[in-house]
Amino acid sequence: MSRELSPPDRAKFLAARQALTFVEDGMRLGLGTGSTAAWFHRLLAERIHREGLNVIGVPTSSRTRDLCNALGVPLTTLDDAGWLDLTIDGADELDESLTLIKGGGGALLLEKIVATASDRMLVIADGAKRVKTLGAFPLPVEIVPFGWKTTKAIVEEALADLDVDGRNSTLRLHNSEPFVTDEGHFIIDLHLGRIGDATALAHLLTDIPGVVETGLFIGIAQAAVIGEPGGTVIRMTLHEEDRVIAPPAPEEEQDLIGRLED
Ligand SMILES: O=C[C@H](O)[C@H](O)[C@H](O)COP(=O)(O)O
Repeated sequence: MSRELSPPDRAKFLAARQALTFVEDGMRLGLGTGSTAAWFHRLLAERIHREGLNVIGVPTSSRTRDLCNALGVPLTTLDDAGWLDLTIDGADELDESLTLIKGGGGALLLEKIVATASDRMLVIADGAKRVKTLGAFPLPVEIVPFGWKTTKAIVEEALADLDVDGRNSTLRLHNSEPFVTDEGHFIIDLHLGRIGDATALAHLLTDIPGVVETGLFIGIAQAAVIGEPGGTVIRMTLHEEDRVIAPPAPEEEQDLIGRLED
């Protein structure tokens, strides 16, 4: 059974589909987290089962692990894999230099460890995520639960010295309780509005005791595949021009979506 995807969903699907062309037989893959990454996992599973593609993946969250187990994507741990060929993951925002904000789904810590342990990181996103200046999306910062109120206050205080528009932060909640990450930490979301200097911000934050990691990915991603609702997919590589790739033919697209839903 095939169906029409909503424009944002179709953009994510197209980006994930194009990302699959970067995957080669025998690769060890970092498997990202989120709705765009989930499209990639479903497409990857389809190629594994249909074409016998031989890959192994390291999931970046318990959610991704559960989904990939259900889809039959072979998994391993980062310790067993040692090093990865390629990580494919979504983003909440990306700028033209491929600095990212990640962590909207709370998986930033494992995502950053996995992406850093990879030869290449490829970002997949819908066009709405692409921005000139980062910061409209609240920056997730993972902190230890012990003394979290104090850590949050110190973070807000430290932001006074930086080129940002806002300094408020909120503790992320889930069912009215603090959201707890896979590694047992909390997340505070920083409402910065605009990030003038991402590197200075990242250093400042990670120097604060109690801060585990930030959702700023700087110099980690090498390429991005951006799905546009109009149907084109743009591949953007650092220091290169955008490349526009034609979408699949409508029948081919419907056929593939249908197979994923079977
Ligand atoms: O923690 C979650 C991840 O960083 C996601 O990659 C990010 O939030 C983007 O998710 P989505 O593809 O659902 O927009």
